Amino acid sequence: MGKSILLINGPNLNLLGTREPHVYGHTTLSDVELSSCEVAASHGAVLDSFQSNHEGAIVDRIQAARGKVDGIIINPGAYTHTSVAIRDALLSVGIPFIELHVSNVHAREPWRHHSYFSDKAAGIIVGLGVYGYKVAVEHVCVNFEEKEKEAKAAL
Ligand SMILES: O=C1C[C@@](O)(C(=O)O)C[C@@H](O)[C@@H]1O
Repeated sequence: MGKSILLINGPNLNLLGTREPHVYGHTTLSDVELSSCEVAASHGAVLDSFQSNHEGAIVDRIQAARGKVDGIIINPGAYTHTSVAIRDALLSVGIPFIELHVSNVHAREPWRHHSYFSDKAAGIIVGLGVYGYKVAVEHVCVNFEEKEKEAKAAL
């Protein structure tokens, strides 16, 4: 059966394309979600997208993914720097996740340098612009494929 990926975008990422375009670019979130879906489909995987400006809603979506999703790609937005609740939710469901930031947070204000997610992430993508989403999906899919090959070889 095809693998399932959940793409989560946190607060203000619904404004991608119009929000501080000098920092986040001109591509909209719908375009990002569509191209992420296409990359997943090209590998036979299914990608669901979720965006919320509310911490609790993100926690609820992560909890609902338990046992149903094989990998999560999350851009927690400003919650990156504040949210123990979202970190705990990711750890509770035990689904491997990639942390993603459109901008290079390490080249910005010092308080953006700390993340509640990085030490638990399977990988981190920072500063590649919205292209980072395609990279993340491609990586997750290739990783699934490699694990499947290894499992078959071990039989
Ligand atoms: O909302 C965001 C977006 C962001 O996660 C990024 O994608 O670069 C970086 C965060 O610091 C910021 O609060």
